[in-house]
Amino acid sequence: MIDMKLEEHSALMGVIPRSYTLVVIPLILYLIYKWTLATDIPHIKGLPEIPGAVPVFGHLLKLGEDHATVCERWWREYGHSVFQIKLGNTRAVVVNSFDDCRKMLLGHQNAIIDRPKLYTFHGVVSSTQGFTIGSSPWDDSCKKKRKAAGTALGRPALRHYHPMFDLESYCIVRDIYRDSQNGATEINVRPYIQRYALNTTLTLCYGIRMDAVYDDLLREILHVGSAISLLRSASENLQDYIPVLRYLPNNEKTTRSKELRDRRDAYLNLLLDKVRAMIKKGTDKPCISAAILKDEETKLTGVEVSSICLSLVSGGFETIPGTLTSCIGSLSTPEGQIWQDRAYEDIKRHYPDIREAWTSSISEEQVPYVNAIIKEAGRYYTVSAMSLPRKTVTEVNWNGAIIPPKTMILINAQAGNHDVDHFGPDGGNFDPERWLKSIDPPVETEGSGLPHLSFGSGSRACSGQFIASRLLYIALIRLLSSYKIVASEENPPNTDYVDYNQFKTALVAIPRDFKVKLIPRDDAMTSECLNLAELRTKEHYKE
Ligand code: HEM
Repeated sequence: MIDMKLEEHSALMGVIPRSYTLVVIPLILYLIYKWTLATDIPHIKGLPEIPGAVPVFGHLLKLGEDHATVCERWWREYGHSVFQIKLGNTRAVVVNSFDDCRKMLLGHQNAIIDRPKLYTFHGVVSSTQGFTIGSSPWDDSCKKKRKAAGTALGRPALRHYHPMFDLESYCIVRDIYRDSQNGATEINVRPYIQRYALNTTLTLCYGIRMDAVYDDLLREILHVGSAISLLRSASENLQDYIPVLRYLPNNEKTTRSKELRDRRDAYLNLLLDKVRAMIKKGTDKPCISAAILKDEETKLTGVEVSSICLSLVSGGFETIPGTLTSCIGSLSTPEGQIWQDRAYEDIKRHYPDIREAWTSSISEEQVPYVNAIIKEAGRYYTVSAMSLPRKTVTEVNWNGAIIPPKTMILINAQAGNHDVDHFGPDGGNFDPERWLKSIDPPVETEGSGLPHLSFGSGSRACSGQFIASRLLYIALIRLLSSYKIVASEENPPNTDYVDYNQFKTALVAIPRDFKVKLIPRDDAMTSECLNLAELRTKEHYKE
């Protein structure tokens, strides 16, 4: 039977004309070639495409590790602020100039309310605890989670967190005072700020905090969280855009993702178990998970609760340290000494008694020079350089070009934040005074609209931006009123807005390590502020 088939086949081959083979083989090769160039969304007419896409990879190889910087360069090189590129099999629209980013985020906010799903992050890492809000596609569940996060993090909620702000910011100064021997030894400030950011969200979510800067659980959460943030970046995860890579034997990326997922599950479960135990003993603190575990008027599922807590914890633990550490780096430079002195003068102008500056900082952001530093730190060090990707749900008519539904939209916040056409020729420099209309005394420029792109904007803007600004403000008021911060000569900061980041592939920048020397401003006053803060927090948190 088999022999007969082979014979028939050979006979048939004999009769197939040579010219037919000459047509079919090239046709098949052509179709394969076209297939390697195909994208989820076809070419968008009327929107420039960056030349040089190659089969299978599209522009991924050209984009290298640092997508934001390469797209910023393409914008200037090709003269188009909005263009399309191919990330493997995914077509994406990249928006670069400040005005275009604002127009896309605000003018088309309903159309770009969705977020894309990525294989590694959504399919592997998030398979157990649900998606974070920032990575959830827009649906009813995401709407509920965003609303719950908005309530917990909105301006009106901040007044409930004053004791926590007091305690956590006190701990920064307490521990750097101790570890630097009040300025005698140079230190790296980032670990203290990491604990500050993480404890804040852990307290909000679980009513739990860690006192030691190098606490094992604290460092595990930070380590795993950072590693997972790498799994969300396009440059690290080619398998998201080149599906065939997923099926390679011994796929290390998937193995690593699963390992990190398990480690994350372990600490999230541990935290929830601690809350359950506290509820049982009646010692639980008011926090999101206790409220939900006790079922206080909530319509959220268990996975939604985990997802909210995960969003809050992961939303703040790198963004705040990234922004604040880099900001301290710029302030510690010789030029930064002038900004620090002006900020200190402005703090004293508003609060002649520094003790009052410490206590007021938890409830009001009144010192214009410090507000200007915070805005500039947010703008200049765009810690989430490519923001979080969006996806269209309906058509976007972009100057006549129709961007179809389901297209990935990438907001190049780094490019927009340094757009010289918007911020002026010195847009590439760190200068807090760009946000002041007068320096003596400092008066903030009237803010109309969006100051910078670092928190995104519109329908999926950062839910944590008010609490983030407050945390940056309190820490700066307390640090700047206690110390003059001077860059180390051996380990100075890198203050370049691209190069300060040691991992270009991560979703959120991790500043290169540096050290600073702390010169006490008024030793007796700092000790007094620390003692008072300790008394206040002891009184508040007494069992
Ligand atoms: C300096 C600090 C921070 C920066 C620069 C930052 C930046 C961002 C950016 C760029 C987005 C995407 C916005 C968009 O698509 O338009 C975002 C989303 C988000 N952020 Fe932040 N963030 C910061 C702090 C925080 C904190 C402290 C929290 C929570 C405690 C937080 C929670 C969130 C959440 C939940 C989202 C998702 C919003 C959504 O998809 O609907 N962020 N953030």
